[in-house]
Amino acid sequence: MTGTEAIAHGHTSGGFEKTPGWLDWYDGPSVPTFRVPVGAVDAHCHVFGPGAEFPFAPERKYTPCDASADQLFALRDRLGFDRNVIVQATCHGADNRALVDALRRSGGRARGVATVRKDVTDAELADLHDAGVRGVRFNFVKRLVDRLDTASLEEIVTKIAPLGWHVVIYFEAEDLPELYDFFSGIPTDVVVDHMGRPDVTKDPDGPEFGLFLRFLRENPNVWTKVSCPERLSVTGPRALDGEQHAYTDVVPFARRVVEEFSDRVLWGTDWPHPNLKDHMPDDGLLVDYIPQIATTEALQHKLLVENPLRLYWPEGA
Ligand SMILES: O=C(O)c1cc(C(=O)O)oc(=O)c1
Repeated sequence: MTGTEAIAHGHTSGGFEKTPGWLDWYDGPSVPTFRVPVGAVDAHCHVFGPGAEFPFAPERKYTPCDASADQLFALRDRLGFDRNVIVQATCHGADNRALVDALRRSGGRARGVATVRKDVTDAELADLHDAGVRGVRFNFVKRLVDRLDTASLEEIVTKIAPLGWHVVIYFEAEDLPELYDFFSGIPTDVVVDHMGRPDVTKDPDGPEFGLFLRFLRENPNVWTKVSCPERLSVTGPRALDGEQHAYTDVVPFARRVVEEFSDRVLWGTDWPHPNLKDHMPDDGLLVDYIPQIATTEALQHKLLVENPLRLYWPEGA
């Protein structure tokens, strides 16, 4: 079954109408050929709804298909991962109920990154912490959210820092110059989603990716996820039909980051892959992408086990 055929199955959306052209997640993932190390963490994934139980936010920019916690945990087991970091998706706005429900049902095997507003109370933050939340996400991708003013975000940082939380930032490479100083001023740990979304048609030694590398070099508190080759790739080939050398145009970018910043990199599936436009990867084959970017067992162990445990389970696994 290909990703395109999976659409015909039509995952539900809890009475909501999916965004036209929405690609559903692929429900027949292969068991990866690459065996992830014991204790591996899928450090970037989401839950959507289910919409009937946890309605999507009125201010959302897209309406996805349902992707429940149970479905996520089934994928985790099939791919050989031990734990998840579940990141609040923008389709749920600052309503973290679906995330919290998933964390509570994970039996301690998932941590979360929430979205909060500046008026969030200490009691609400304490409840999120109790559920397993360890960070907040600031999103600067214009197609996903309305722009927030940086003063509000600074207020949020002041509130979450005492909890030992970090800030996850999602932005497009072309916006880094404008946001550079704001990001550099965040005092907590910072995690950049999807390698700051480089344009992989450009040179990895060129100025655009160079600025991102400089950002990591100058700020030892900044980490990044070397995730989402399926979003960044222009040439493919896609992680479909048994392909184990997928997304070759993204490899030089991700490998560079893994090798230079081996203690500050994370990897995640990005399941259920919101807003992909032209294909839906087989998550098993996406896992087979990992050894292309982390080429030794030592690098793989840092990427998949040591680093995420240090950030999300510092008290010990
Ligand atoms: O590129 C995206 O569309 C996307 C969206 C979301 C979200 O809606 O939260 O999260 C991601 O990690 C990526």
